[in-house]
Amino acid sequence: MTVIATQSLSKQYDGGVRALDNLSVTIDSAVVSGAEAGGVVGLVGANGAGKSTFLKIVLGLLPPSSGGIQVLGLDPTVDGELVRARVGYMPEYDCLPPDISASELVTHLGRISGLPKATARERASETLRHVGLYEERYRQIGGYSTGMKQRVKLAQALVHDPDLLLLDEPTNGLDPAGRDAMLDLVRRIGAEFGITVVICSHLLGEIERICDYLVALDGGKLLRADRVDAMTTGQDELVIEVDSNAEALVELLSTRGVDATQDGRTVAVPLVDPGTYDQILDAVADLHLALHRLDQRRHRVAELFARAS
Ligand SMILES: Nc1ncnc2c1ncn2[C@@H]1O[C@H](COP(=O)(O)OP(=O)(O)OP(=O)(O)O)[C@@H](O)[C@H]1O
Repeated sequence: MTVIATQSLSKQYDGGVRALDNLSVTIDSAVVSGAEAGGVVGLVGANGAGKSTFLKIVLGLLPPSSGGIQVLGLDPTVDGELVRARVGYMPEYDCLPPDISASELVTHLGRISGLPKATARERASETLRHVGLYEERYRQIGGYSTGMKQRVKLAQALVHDPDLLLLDEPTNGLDPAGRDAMLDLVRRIGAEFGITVVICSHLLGEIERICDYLVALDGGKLLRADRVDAMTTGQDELVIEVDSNAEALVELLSTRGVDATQDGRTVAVPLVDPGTYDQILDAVADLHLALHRLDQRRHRVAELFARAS
């Protein structure tokens, strides 16, 4: 299924800034995930690259200056409401009312999306369960942690069972554990729910970890759009940052057959397979160290994009 397709899409704001410049890109779930639906697409680019402008045009909230766009086969410039009925959107910033419960809010937004009252209530409970907020759903949002608020924003984007989910910097403000939990959730939504997810982020390490496909923008132009596995080579490397005692971590990993090298407080480990993550987490836990960072080398994708430009 073609999820999003654009042809020479351009957007020039009043004042002359060209936020999108002749952008032609196709996001097809068959290419992204190898299935009829689903998969996770990363939309990456520096600040000002045009990511937010792109999302607003996809949602039919902003008209392009020229060019064409289809979202799930619909034209958002004429059928914005139909598009938004099939698309879920998680905005970047905190915009939640503090004095109502998650259950009330998500039910209400489900009703605004056109669901009947009983269905909206049911779907709200279901989506809050999916995002791990079932127990706390009747508590006021004002008392939630940042991670819980991000989950409410994700639940409201899912309540009307969309075919496409747009997430704008969903790990903003989260600590490492919250970030991992959010990324796992996003991955599961793309893999198990049959929903294609487009995730906007400037954190290339995160994007590499969970995305099947990348669309890279630079100055409003398309830098590259491709499957992540087609872009990356066998040179995968994980970077670990611990609070102290990186030497002990290197030593323990080495005794367990993991080829680790130290550079100050960071430790680099070749990413052999997904089990490498577990070996690192086990070693960090066995040494009772605090893990500050566990990421694929961040500038690797940037290098690839630089090569492609
Ligand atoms: N309403 C507006 N009026 C004029 N210029 C705008 C407007 N919105 C965005 N721009 C400009 O368009 C360009 C692209 O902005 P956009 O917000 O789409 O980029 P972005 O990739 O989402 O960046 P960020 O990561 O900082 O949100 C920037 O130069 C920005 O200053």
